[in-house]
Amino acid sequence: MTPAGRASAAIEVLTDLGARKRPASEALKDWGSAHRFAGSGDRAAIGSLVFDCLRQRASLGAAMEDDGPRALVLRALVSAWGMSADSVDRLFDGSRFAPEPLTEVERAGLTRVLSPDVPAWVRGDYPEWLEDSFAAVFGEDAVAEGAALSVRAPVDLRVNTLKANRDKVLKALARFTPQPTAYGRHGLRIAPRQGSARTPHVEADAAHGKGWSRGPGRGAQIAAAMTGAGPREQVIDLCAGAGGKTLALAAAMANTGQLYAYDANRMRLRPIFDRLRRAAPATCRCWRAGSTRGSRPEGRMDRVVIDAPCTGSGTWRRRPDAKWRLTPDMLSGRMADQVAVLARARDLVKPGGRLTYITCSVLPGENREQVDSFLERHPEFALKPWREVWEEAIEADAPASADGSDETLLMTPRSHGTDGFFVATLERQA
Ligand SMILES: C[S@@+](CC[C@H](N)C(=O)[O-])C[C@H]1O[C@@H](n2cnc3c(N)ncnc32)[C@H](O)[C@@H]1O
Repeated sequence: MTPAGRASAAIEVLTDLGARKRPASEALKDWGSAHRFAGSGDRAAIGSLVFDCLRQRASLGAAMEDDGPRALVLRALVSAWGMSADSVDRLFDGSRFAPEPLTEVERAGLTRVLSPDVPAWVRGDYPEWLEDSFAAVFGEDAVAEGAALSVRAPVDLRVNTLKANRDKVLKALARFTPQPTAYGRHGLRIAPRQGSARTPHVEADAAHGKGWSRGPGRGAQIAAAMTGAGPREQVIDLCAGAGGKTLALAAAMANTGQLYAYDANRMRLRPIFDRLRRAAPATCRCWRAGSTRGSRPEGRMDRVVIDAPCTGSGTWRRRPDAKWRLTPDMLSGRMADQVAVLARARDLVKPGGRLTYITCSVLPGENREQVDSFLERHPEFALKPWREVWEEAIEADAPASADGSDETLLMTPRSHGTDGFFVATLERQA
């Protein structure tokens, strides 16, 4: 396909998304099935353009004074892909497969500079109804934090230290120019590509899964380490899902003690059974929803980990369509789930034990406000300042929390180069 044909396709996919209100990945998949002639490079470029339009939908639309699919694609080619206004003008020439030529109004939009009077939510590309939440957490940095959540994310890899070391993997993947990550000895990062350049398909490399694998992002690794789980402990991962954090906990416990993985959703837990039995056969017990298989965990756990159900606002770089689909009702629903999980966790922690509350959200209602109301209901718990926890768990200097807090940690793409993650450590005093 020609670059102009790809632009037409992106407009088509965005039009379908607007009409049918569904995830971008589904719309792209359907487009691919209906256009079998498109090669993998075409699909990747079309997908990248659609996602770039969604990441910066508000600011692109404001610059064009039009937030329709064609206007978004036009402006994304300039603002996100770095094309000149003239080359975009030449691309849209109305020839076969190319979009119609530009109007004068569109031409003006390609070079319009956004006025500083444009509201923060538009410049920072987050939903208007979250303006107060962003201002409450980030203050004057709201626009910059929102903008950093509106660009492509890097690829994070984890070196398998049993089979390789970081230098070997750096050499093996040299063509992707990976860099060692900050805050850890076993991580590598491949910077996001720009424009139509494809995200490196690292899974296709022969050494994938042996010397290294695509890891949970750096933020998730830090959050797992900050649980402080260690050998011979009784630990429960209360929202285990497919087991991302559980595997990290099992490794930290060195196959000793007891690690329980629980999830309210039986289907989500399914992949975990085999993964954990292979990784930590002696340590791990899995509980399905509604069953604790005769164990009596109440008041016995050294560590309770809540990787809470949340809006995922910290992952908007990877799921930009989710940010515009999020509604106040969905946020309230997640917050009610969080209250329920916290209530369950409270009964499990032993006196002197620790509850780690984690979200991949930057919204205060899911983070600090949730923790504060838990502490009001349960004065037997106290917050442990996050720097103390960081220093016990992570071999790198602690960067400031993105919201300036000394008690809880908020990581963000802008402040830490991670997805958005919130970590609070609550110790049970009695
Ligand atoms: C953020 S996901 C967990 C991701 C997982 N820990 C990982 O690292 O891959 C949140 C999980 O919480 C589960 N969940 C929701 N409400 C729950 C509840 N009341 N009790 C336990 N789990 C719950 C959901 O089914 C979902 O799997």
